[in-house]
Amino acid sequence: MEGVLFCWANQSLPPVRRITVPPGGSSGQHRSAASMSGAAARALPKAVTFVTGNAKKLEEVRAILGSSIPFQSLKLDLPELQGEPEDISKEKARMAASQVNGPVLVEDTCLCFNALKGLPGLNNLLLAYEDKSAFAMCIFSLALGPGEEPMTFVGKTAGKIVPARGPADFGWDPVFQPDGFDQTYAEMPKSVKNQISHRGKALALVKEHFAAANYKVQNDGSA
Ligand SMILES: O=c1[nH]c(=O)c2ncn([C@@H]3O[C@H](COP(=O)(O)OP(=O)(O)OP(=O)(O)O)[C@@H](O)[C@H]3O)c2[nH]1
Ligand SMILES: [Mg+2]
Repeated sequence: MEGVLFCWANQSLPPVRRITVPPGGSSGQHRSAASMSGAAARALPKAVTFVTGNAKKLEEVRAILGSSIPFQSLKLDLPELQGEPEDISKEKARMAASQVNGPVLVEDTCLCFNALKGLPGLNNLLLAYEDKSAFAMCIFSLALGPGEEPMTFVGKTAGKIVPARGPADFGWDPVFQPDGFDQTYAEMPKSVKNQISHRGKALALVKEHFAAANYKVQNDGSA
């Protein structure tokens, strides 16, 4: 069974993005075959660049990764693509790797909810449908350089859409209440969100990958 979903993917565009996901796509987390294949240790010409135009994402990624993965950040306005979330994320990584000319990490995030028809805005959806279940999904893609096939790392957190509560400084955080909590993402302390969030789960897989791959960064002539 293939689910038809509507995703609130970017506020500067119409608020929903129609995607399809494979069976079982609305729960848990997985990583792609590429990331599970166990990369051999290899040298990277420079530290990974996390490419995003979103300061709030960067703040969370910094807090979650701490010093576990050395990275630099770069604000690039990459085109907003349409299609399957994993394909969007990979394509972002390909574009970023060729612009940076080195290893990059990017992410694509969406808030996804089942819908019956049309392309309703979120408020209309809240009023019109009984089923307010949703999931937040984050897909990180790591490309080790230009022309390299990106690896993907997926984190999902299930919850429901609720009337907005909490600070409104990050996208849809005020309207997403994760299952098992009585606070929205916006209301909960950042440390709690980062532990249970779509982004936190995806980055746990990224960390695992880096620990296993043992990349050697060769910058500034050291090493
Ligand atoms: O409430 C939120 N909690 C989150 O945890 C979260 N993560 C992303 N977003 C929003 O969802 C859209 C994704 O679009 P997106 O993945 O293309 O990101 P972006 O275009 O802002 O940055 P980037 O593509 O340069 O990295 C953008 O409107 C982001 O603000 C979030 N909203
Ligand atoms: Mg974007």
